Amino acid sequence: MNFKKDSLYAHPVESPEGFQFDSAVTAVFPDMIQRSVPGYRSIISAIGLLAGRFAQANSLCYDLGCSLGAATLAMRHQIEAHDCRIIAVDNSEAMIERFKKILANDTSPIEVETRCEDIRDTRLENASVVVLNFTLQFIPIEDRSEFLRNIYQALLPGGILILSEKLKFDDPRQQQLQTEMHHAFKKAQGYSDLEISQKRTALENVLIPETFSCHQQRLLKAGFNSAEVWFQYFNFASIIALK
Ligand SMILES: C[S@@+](CC[C@H](N)C(=O)[O-])C[C@H]1O[C@@H](n2cnc3c(N)ncnc32)[C@H](O)[C@@H]1O
Ligand SMILES: O=C(O)C(=O)C[C@]1(C(=O)O)C=C[C@@H](O)C=C1
Repeated sequence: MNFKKDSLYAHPVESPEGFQFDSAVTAVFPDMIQRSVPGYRSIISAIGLLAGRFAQANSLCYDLGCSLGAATLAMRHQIEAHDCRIIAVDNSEAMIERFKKILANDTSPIEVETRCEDIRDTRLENASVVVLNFTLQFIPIEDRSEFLRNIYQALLPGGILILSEKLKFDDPRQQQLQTEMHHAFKKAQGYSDLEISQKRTALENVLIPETFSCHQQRLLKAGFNSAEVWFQYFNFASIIALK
């Protein structure tokens, strides 16, 4: 599949619009996310490994906010449980259409169903693995608790939720340092100061990060037995929540 290098914010824009997962972002997405999220590739590989361990026979695995299905493909190649299906959901038509083409070139006995819909409306059931890889941060804060309660209810005993998010920090020095180090990471990946600052503006009020303790408390309140960070690289972390 042909993907372009991300240069969406390389030229000055007068008033950058709010960030959207439209066709322009879709066309550069693999490059964009890899150069923007420290540790992205490691997280994707580990999601595959975790699915290999947690996927149960005759159950469903959900990839919610799947974009181009990187987590789905990683899971698909690690799951050995019988009669396990993956349901991959995204409300960006551009992402889902592109993902369908990627899927057509990927062979595996594990069936994948793609759905273009809002993940808050997705009927969740009989789940052994649920993945929210950098997706919850785009859901309005007031909807997050109910959404996570629904995920918890849909999970089978022994089920897992893998929740990856950009984090915020209560301590202002940590907040500043981690933000600056994330920007240093982006610069090391070839983004210019202009690209970094224009994307930052575009993401304001669109990507809403919270602290780890806020995520942990919400997960425990939703019913999960435990919720811990298994990976963190600057202000990007991935959490395992167990039922
Ligand atoms: C950062 S991307 C996720 C990356 C992807 N999970 C991966 O591992 O490559 C966030 C995705 O969530 C989707 N999204 C955001 N809000 C959504 C919603 N309410 N319903 C469905 N998808 C949503 C966006 O369209 C976008 O594709
Ligand atoms: O916070 C940033 O600067 C980002 O670019 C992060 C982020 C994300 O976490 O989803 C935002 C949008 C793109 O999907 C890729 C990465």
